[in-house]
Amino acid sequence: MTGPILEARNLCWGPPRRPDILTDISFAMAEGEVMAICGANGAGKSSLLRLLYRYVPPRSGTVSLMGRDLWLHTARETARTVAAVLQEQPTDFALTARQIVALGRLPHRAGFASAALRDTEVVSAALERLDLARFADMPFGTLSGGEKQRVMVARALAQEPRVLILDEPTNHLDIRHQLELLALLRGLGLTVICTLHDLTLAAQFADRVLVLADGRVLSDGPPDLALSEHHIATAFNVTARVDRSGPAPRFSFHL
Ligand SMILES: Nc1ncnc2c1ncn2[C@@H]1O[C@H](COP(=O)(O)OP(=O)(O)OP(=O)(O)O)[C@@H](O)[C@H]1O
Repeated sequence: MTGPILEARNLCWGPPRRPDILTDISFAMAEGEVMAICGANGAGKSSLLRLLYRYVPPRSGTVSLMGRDLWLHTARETARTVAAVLQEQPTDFALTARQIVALGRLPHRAGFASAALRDTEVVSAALERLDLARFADMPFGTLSGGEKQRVMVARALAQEPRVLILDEPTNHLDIRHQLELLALLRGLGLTVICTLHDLTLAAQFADRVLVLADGRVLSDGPPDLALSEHHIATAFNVTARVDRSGPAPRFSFHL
């Protein structure tokens, strides 16, 4: 396809009877692009993601998926194209990791047909990719925080989406699994939108960084431009230094 796969146009949103929390947010994602969303606590990152995966409609403005308003797609159609990995996790702790990952196949199932062979294969492949094969048949509730997080990413991959939206996916992950997850996300060839608190990871991993401040786009562009000392200082209310002399930028912050 030639146009953007996902486009936000002049999005505004706020909770019912409250002022806007997100104001006039616009950006377009080309297929395969990887974008990190950064910003201070309360800047509106999770709220923006909720508009993008069709959980809440914007107050004004539109989100288009493959050129069509997201709210003209059914929830099921959207789920075949867009998968989300959120901070909240399932509470059905008795399900095994494999059963949770298999939930990702639901949008692709016709009626109540039992799981097809292909579903089983896709689920096993997703478990393998997230290094979860040995946990596959364990109850989700017994897994560590990081293992649970990887199960949620595997579930999203089992959905075979074209757009993957992740809210702080590196939370709970040790350093190796953080790097592995971000390398995996980059290597999928999917359109990825991901909130990240770690600016070093954002700069290493994303083609593009969108910095939100007080619900508005403060900067949007390649990491070197979007994560300038000035933008970081404004967004986080700190003094920032960025050392770009090495292979990856090094950030330091002071009050
Ligand atoms: N449904 C809601 N009702 C009332 N206030 C809300 C609602 N959703 C979000 N907010 C408020 O909107 C602001 C933005 O919240 P949001 O969770 O989007 O921030 P965030 O950038 O993801 O923050 P964090 O980095 O802490 O996760 C916060 O002040 C939050 O309290």
